[in-house]
Amino acid sequence: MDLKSNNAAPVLTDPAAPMNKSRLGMHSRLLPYSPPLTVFPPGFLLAIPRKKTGILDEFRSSIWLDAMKSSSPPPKKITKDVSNEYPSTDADVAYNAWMAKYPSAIASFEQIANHAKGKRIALFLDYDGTLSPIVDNPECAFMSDAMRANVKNAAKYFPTAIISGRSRDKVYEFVRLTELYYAGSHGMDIMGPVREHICNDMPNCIRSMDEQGKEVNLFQPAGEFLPVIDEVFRSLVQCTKDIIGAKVENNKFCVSVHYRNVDEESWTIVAQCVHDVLKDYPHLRLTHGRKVLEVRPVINWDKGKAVTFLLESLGLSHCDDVLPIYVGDDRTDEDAFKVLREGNRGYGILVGSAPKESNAAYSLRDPLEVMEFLKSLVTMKKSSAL
Ligand SMILES: O=P(O)(O)OC[C@H]1O[C@H](O[C@H]2O[C@H](CO)[C@@H](O)[C@H](O)[C@H]2O)[C@H](O)[C@@H](O)[C@@H]1O
Repeated sequence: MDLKSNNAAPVLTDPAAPMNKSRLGMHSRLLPYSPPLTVFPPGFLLAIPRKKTGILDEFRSSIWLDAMKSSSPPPKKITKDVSNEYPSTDADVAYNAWMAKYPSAIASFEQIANHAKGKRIALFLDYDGTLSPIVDNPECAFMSDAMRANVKNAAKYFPTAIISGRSRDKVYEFVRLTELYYAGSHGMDIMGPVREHICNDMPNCIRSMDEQGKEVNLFQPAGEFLPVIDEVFRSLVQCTKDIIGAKVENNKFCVSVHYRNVDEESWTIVAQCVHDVLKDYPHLRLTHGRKVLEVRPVINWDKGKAVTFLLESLGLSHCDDVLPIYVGDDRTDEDAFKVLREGNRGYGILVGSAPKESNAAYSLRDPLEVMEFLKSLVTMKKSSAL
């Protein structure tokens, strides 16, 4: 498959972007793996309408800018106790209405615990903004020792996986817990437990070994894109080098272009750069994260599919006694929330305090509350075992 073509049309917008205002972790030395030339099954490559022009036109540019601006709203500033009967501002009224729709997973813990009775919980955790607070420098998004201890403890009781937009190696370096499963690059790089039929049925799934010498299944559905992603990463570094504050991060099967530290007046320049580079790559698309433009292959794979894949790998699919819980803060986590909501399979929990529409069932304000929630799950499990 020709992954680069001059017949290509320009960059695609994230369908989720607003259209108007309105385990086994391996360390960085991943075993060498050259993916076979894949014949993707029908429907695996997403068909996305394109527009051929080298210039980010005004209309598209405003869509991009709206999406860029709304991508990471500041946390809600509480004017007073908004659970109070008499909220003081319109924002508080809106916040209360939002909280009624996405109640706190801590305040509603009894409800969650009732639903979990007799069920096996499987935990899926996003990293940035969920286990670690959002910080200006992506290289410094460390999780606290307390959070690490709580995640470690939770993994003693529930199968636990991290599903991140970062490269799998990078997120493992931050988390450093060998008892978890890891999916990097928005689920496009999964190291999971060995299950015979899984690798037989899926192209780009191979048997491999983790750093501890344990056999694992390594699933990299976008394996063929590796050279293209490298090339695009280098071009993006080159074209953004003069934009103060811009940072390009290679996440193996996707690339992040950060604009958190770029002056807002220069955001269009960042958008134009990304657009200019991507116009020659019809098999790459763009999605929006928190003050980050994410470039990724157009394959039909996302965090939701990664959850389904991991549940299958863990032998927890199609079981009535399994309750998957996914905790995440970002737009890309919505795919996982949706998968759990759709079959009434489990719960998505959105981390954040800025009201936004979501497929999640509950909410948590910030990583500190995520930690509290993990503690409560463990306490519940321990008491039910007594
Ligand atoms: O799926 P995730 O684990 O949430 O990863 C999504 C992106 O997270 C990181 O960027 C975000 O967090 C940074 C550190 O707090 C912050 O500086 C940046 O503005 C956020 O967008 C990571 O750097 C990206 O590569 C991930 O795709």
